[in-house]
Amino acid sequence: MTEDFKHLTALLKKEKEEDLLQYKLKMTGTSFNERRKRGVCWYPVFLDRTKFDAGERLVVKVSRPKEHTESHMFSSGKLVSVFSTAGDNSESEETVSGVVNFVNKQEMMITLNHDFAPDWLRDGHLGVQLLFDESSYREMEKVLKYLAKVDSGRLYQLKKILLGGSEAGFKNLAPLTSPGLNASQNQALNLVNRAQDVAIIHGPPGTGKTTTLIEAILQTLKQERQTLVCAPSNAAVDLLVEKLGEHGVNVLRIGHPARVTEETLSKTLDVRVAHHPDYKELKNLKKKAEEYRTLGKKYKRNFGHAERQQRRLLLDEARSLKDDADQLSYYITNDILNKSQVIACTLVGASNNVIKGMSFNTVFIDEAAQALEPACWIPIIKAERVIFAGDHQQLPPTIKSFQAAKEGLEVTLFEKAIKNNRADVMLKEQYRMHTDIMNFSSSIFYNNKLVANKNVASWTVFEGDLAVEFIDTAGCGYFEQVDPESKSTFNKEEAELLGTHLKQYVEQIEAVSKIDEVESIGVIAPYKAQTAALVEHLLENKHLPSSIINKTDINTIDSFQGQERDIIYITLVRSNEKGEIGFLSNTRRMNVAMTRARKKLVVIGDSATIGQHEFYAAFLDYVNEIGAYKSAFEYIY
Ligand SMILES: Nc1ncnc2c1ncn2[C@@H]1O[C@H](COP(=O)(O)OP(=O)(O)OP(=O)(O)O)[C@@H](O)[C@H]1O
Repeated sequence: MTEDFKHLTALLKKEKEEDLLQYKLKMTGTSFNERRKRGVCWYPVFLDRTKFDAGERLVVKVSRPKEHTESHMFSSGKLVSVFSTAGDNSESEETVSGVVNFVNKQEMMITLNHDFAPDWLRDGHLGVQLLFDESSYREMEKVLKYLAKVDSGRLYQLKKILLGGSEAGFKNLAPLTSPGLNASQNQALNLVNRAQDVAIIHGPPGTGKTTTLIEAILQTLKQERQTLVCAPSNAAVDLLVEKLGEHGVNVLRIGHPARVTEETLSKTLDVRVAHHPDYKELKNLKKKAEEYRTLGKKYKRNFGHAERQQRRLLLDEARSLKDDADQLSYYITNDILNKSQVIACTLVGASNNVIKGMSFNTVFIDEAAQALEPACWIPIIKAERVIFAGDHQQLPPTIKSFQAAKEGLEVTLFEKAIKNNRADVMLKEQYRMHTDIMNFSSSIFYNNKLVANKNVASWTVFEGDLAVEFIDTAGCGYFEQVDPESKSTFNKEEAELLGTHLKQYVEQIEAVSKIDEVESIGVIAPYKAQTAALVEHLLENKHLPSSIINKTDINTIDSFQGQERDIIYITLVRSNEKGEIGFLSNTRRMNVAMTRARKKLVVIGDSATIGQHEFYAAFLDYVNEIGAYKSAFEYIY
């Protein structure tokens, strides 16, 4: 088993090297202009505003010139440096790091890792660029090193159970029934209740995984004073924090305030400390300590005995006040930690110093199928038992090194735990999709086990409408193209056909006065270049009425994970003579795309190209079987 962790450490090293290499390729030896074009730098930027957030951290708002409109890679939660140049386009020493709070096309809010605004911030010539964030690799490496050495005790047992070698244990308890849950959800709740080591909730799309997990956490809190709840992404953690808050649970969110949603901010340690009854005293102590220190430091080199003594007294007093402040700060933090029923953080966030040394009877890990194994172990080393929730038939973890992925990094601890134990329950009743939308996914990924709840089983946008349509572009000559800059694939004619179909479909819905009942439309493309082509065609060319545009999102598959829309369009893009389908062959990703639709799913693609892959061949059979096949010729002539 030690060897397993050593192998994992080697894979993680490869991944980090690849990540760093990609970063360096974008950053080193390039001018600000080039970096800007690559989307990793904004220069120059203007300082619009500085303020302190609710947790008293310094936040700056910057904007870039109107003519700088290139797409960029900044996003909320990314580590950046704010820098100043001497005006000659060279970087100076003046930099401060921070975390992106919010960013759009022109503006960015950054929470600085600095207590006060440095003077140079006001001098202009500012820029912002992405930094390589090593901290999560460091924490993952640390935990693997630790695990490789553990050869006895509870963690050793858990290692054997999760990775194979020992059986997971379950208590014999009288069954629980939660009235709000359906049969398979209650089964999952009972499994969690009885689990001594591990329980796994497998939640296919729309089956109420989050609902079940929240109920399981609430049940656990009836027996345990405190639990740790984690997920790989900040967004997933915040969703759980929000839902637990709605049930009146006292939740403490550990994590950088810039990385949490506005709603969750009040639950972060920073803000909770700032609202603690003893916080005023803490601030006073810190202020006084600083005053004494400043006074003491005023005495310069040449001074006599009396002054020397005075200086010593002042500095001693400053030190003693600082010690008092540190103690009070420690007390406040502990007081908040003690009163919290749930501590919530990302997997890597579980390495935070604030919860160092703490242990929990139960650790919950949501979206576990999207997490790298090393990251999962960070909270598990604090646990007596672990509850996983996720779906290994949806998006896998993001891995940059192809080699590391293939050599094993892509296999998640969630998958290993399912394989090595009989400790999982699959939720079977889904509350999102029309049966026709559900059935294909159910047959390919879930052994035909999914059933549609009666309220959604036959819903459509209007009476008589088909829930699924496949529009075949074979023979239309719509060939894919590659964007020379981004190397991403797009298919302009297919984007236009999508626009034509959507426009006609909207007219049909309007004709039966059902348009107000359509709340949301999603247009999904597997390639970024195709989303850009769609934005241009559908939105910027005003191809659709604004009432529809306001309800429509266009994006890649990953950004739709966890979400749903009344109507979903998917453009498959690939159309070539060789039958190459690139990462369309990642069928788990396509499972996510197809299962976002509630009432209508329209897939557009070239059957001659995609049909060479068995998954799409099965899809073509399926659409033929349910009478959902149409040719693009119906729309272009
Ligand atoms: N037992 C239930 N009875 C009625 N509605 C339910 C039940 N369980 C879940 N739902 C509803 O189904 C929808 C999906 O639930 P939830 O968000 O918990 O699903 P999920 O499995 O986490 O979804 P995702 O596909 O995003 O992973 C929600 O609208 C929820 O209210």
